Amino acid sequence: MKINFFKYQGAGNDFILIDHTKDGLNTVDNKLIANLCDRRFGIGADGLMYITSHNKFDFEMHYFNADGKLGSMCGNGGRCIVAFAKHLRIIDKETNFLAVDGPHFARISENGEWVDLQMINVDDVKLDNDAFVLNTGSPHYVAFKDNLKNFDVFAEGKKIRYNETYSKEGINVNFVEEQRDHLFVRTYERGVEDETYACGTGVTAVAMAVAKHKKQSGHVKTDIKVLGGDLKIEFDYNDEKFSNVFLCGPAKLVFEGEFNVR
Ligand SMILES: N[C@H](CCC[C@H](N)C(=O)O)C(=O)O
Repeated sequence: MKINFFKYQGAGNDFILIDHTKDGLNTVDNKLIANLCDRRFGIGADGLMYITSHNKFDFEMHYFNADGKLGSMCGNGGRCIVAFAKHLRIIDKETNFLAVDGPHFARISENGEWVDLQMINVDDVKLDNDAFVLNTGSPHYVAFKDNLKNFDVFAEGKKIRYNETYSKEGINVNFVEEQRDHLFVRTYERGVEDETYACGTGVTAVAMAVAKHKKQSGHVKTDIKVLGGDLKIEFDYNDEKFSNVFLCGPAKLVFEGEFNVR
């Protein structure tokens, strides 16, 4: 059987997308998903998503990490699936869709390549020594690091992700260095088990951790640079709660193809 797929990327966080709005999603083959995401033996991606129809929302997002397992919320994946839904003409300028962490609102640019995605409100930020730990749809650890350009994100991120506290559930590990007019962020991602070029829920968590650390409040706008490009975060913060949270950035169709399933 031939299955049609689309490859998207958002700031270098890349995904395989499959349209199940017409045939209905009934089976999930985790091994096949892992094989498709493999960069040597498959198409190659940080994750794979199914888009299905929903009777109360424009569509539903189903996100799997590159290891083939069902993931928690993926911010860049969310932005890419919105661009995909526009490409499929399911939506036009705005949408309300359902993801694993609940409903999401998003706005899409005219050319379909820039998406502002609303993320969940956050009011629980914990400390682990000097690091911040919070859930923005996925669990994140945020640590400040000087000379981040030359830091071994893979080795150090992996150590934290597999330490006694986090090994069972896993965590995404973000390192941030403050620059004059932006934050530079690098992330080790759970489920990919490697550094990725961008992590949307990760940079959202980083902007929140920095706002808390620097006691910023009111309407906070943060420019972020990651290995794969630029992202922007906006939210309202009142010292207790982050609300009206938006993750904004590019979401681009890279290519379309088909693969065989036996
Ligand atoms: N790349 C994603 C994060 C995926 C989350 C995943 N690594 C997990 O925690 O299960 C993002 O843009 O938010």
